[in-house]
This record gives sequence, C-alpha cells and structure tokens, in this order.
Amino acid sequence: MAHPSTKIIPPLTDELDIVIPTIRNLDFLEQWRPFFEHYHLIIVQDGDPTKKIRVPDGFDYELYNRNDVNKILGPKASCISFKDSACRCFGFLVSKKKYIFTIDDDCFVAKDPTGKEINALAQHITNLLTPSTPDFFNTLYDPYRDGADFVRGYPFSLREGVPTAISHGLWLNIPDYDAPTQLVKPRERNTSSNRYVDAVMTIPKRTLFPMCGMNLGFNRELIGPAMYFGLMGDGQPIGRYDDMWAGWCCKVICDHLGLGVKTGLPYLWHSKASNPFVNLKKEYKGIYWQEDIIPFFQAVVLPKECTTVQKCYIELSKQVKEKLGPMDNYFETLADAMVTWIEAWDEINAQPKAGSQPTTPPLKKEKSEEPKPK
Ligand SMILES: O=c1ccn([C@@H]2O[C@H](COP(=O)(O)OP(=O)(O)O[C@H]3OC[C@H](O)[C@H](O)[C@H]3O)[C@@H](O)[C@H]2O)c(=O)[nH]1
Ligand SMILES: [Mn+2]
Repeated sequence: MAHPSTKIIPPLTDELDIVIPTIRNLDFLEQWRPFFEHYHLIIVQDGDPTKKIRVPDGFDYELYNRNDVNKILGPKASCISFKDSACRCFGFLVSKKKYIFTIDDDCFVAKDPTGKEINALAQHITNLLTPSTPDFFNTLYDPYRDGADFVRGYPFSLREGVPTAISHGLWLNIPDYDAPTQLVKPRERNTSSNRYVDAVMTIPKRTLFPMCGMNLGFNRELIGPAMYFGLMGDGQPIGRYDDMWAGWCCKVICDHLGLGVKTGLPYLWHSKASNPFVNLKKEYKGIYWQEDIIPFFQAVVLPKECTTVQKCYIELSKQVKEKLGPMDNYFETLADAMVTWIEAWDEINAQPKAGSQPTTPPLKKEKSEEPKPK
C-alpha cells in the first residue's frame, strides 16, 4: 500500500526547499522519500568538489560544490565556511522559496511512542504556519495544537500570538551533545520510550537557546538574512558553533522584530555520533568564548530604526566587532563576514523591478532519474 503521505500532495510543496549539507553521501534520502519526494532539494556538497555525490533517483534538486560557491559568489564566497556543516547556509542564500527545512545526512525517520513514523517536515510546516507566544508563557505549551488551548489567566490581548520564524526540532538516539558531555556519556541514547516529549513550545522573549541545525525549519522571508552560520571549519579557530551563532543572532533579531521561535516536536533519528575527540578540538574555544558571547547577546539592544532583518544584522555585526573583537580578532573577521553575507544575500536575492525580466531561474537545477518501479 502506498505510504499515506504519497496519496495527497503535502503542503507548501512549491514554497519550501530542503537544504542538506553533505560531506558523505545521500543514502539517507531513501528513508525520507515518502515525505520529501514532492519537495525541491538544495544539496550543498562540502569538501572535495571533484568527488561525485550521487542523488538517489526521483528527486528534484540543485547541487552546489565549492567550485559553484566560488563561481556564484566570487570574492564574497569568503563568508561561506569550508569543511564544516556551516556551508549549509549557502543553500539558504540561493533558495528562491519562502520556507526552508534543513537536515543532516545522518538523520533518519524516527518513530513516536506508538511506533508511527514521524513526518518531521509536516510538523515543522505546522509549527511555522501557526503563531508563537513569546510574550507570555502558556503552561499547556503550544495553544494552537489540537487538544490544547490558552490556560486560564492567559491575557486575551496576547492570544493572537506573533508570526513564527523558526521551528527547532529534536533528536532521538544520539542527542546533540557537546564533546565534553559526549565523552562522559558515550552510551547515552534517547529512545521514544524514555525521552520522547510530546510538546511544542515557544521560547520566551529575551531568552536565548542553543539552536541545532540538524532538524530545523524557518521562514526565509521573515528571518533568512540572519540565518548565517558564520566562519567555521577550515582555516578557522572554531567549529560546531555554526548553528549556535546563527541561533543567537536570529533570536535577538526575532525578539526585536516581534517574531517567534518554537522548539520541541518533531523528532528525527540521529544515527551518527561524530568523534568526540575531533569535536573537542573544534569546539573548545567556543566552550570558553561562549561564557562571554552569551552575556553579549543578552545585552544586545537594537535601535528602533532597525526595521528589517538586514538592518538588524548589520547593526549586530558592528556590536560584535566592537564588543567581542577585543576578546579575539576572530570576531572582527566574523563581523566583516556577517556584512559580506548580507551583501551576498541582497545581491543574490535582489527583488526584480516590477515589469522586469522574470526572476532568475535556480542557479543549478538538476533532476535525478525517475525512481525505478519496485
Ligand atoms: O566538514 C563537514 C562535516 C559535516 N558536514 C555535514 O554536516 C552535517 C553534520 O555533520 P555530522 O553529523 O558529522 O556532525 P554532528 O556532530 O552530528 O552535527 C552537529 O554538529 C555540527 C553541526 O552543527 C550539525 O548541524 C550538528 O548536528 C552532515 O550532513 C555532514 O555531512 C559537512 O558538510 N562538512
Ligand atoms: Mn550527525
């Protein structure tokens, strides 16, 4: 019997791109096929551009390697990381869609406690299409879910909520721990019987959170320009803080612009535990620096003239340079890269003038063969 999801066309098929960073392979897509096959993929191939990455048959996709990044962005390619999952933000840059779902290539379909396969993409879409409640915490969690509502004492003036910019999903099996935690808890596994929490909640205003990029949805039109994953990996003093940096920048901008961030469902199954010793080498400066980075973001005030994400982000880059630059000149370089990113974003996503040529087609569109009948 056809998978239930293939009987109906899922929502947002023409308004959402799935962005996948990969330095390995895309075999994991076979398991997601019933949920992903109607959507367009943007694959960002990291590492050796001469390596051929095979896309399983039947997917509509664009694939970009480092040569493509350099060709498309020219000197601005310097802001796109190499040899780090941070490269995924190039996919956010070149997408033409309103929504993005990004997933790692070692993430698979999880099952809920009843044993039912979780359509993570559908849950992210639901999270993104329903409002958030950052201004007042609802103790029954997401009031817009079936079977929930605002509890007694929740101000009626706030029940309309605010637009949701980000949907942050979670992980069964291998949790997204930092290296020190991974080292002391090498066998810790989240299973649907012991760690499945059936909740979606809005992260309250003026509260930061550690955004993980492996199971993440966002509204590109609301917050896309702030989804820069920083300078990580090759040639950089830090790695595995790509998504954290993006999340901290996004959250202060969402708070300033009155947008919401949700976390919780959906879960996916994270299969690979990356090497904790390698991770420690990548992360250790971040573990030390974040004791100053977090107070910086907690104290960020954006002027009321910052009415767009780009203006907020440029202002943030100035404050990063001024206040974090003295800690390490990496932050001066990062602040410059934040400006380069916005320049690249505005160049690639320049709105066509009314009546001008149709929007530029995807920069590198390909389609794999039709899937062979089983
Ligand atoms: O140099 C690289 C390394 C990896 N990738 C791709 O990024 C995805 C995550 O890689 P991996 O699963 O090996 O790392 P994790 O430790 O599980 O990932 C967490 O930490 C790093 C990131 O923030 C990530 O989002 C977190 O989940 C995967 O698709 C690799 O193929 C790469 O492109 N370049
Ligand atoms: Mn992983």
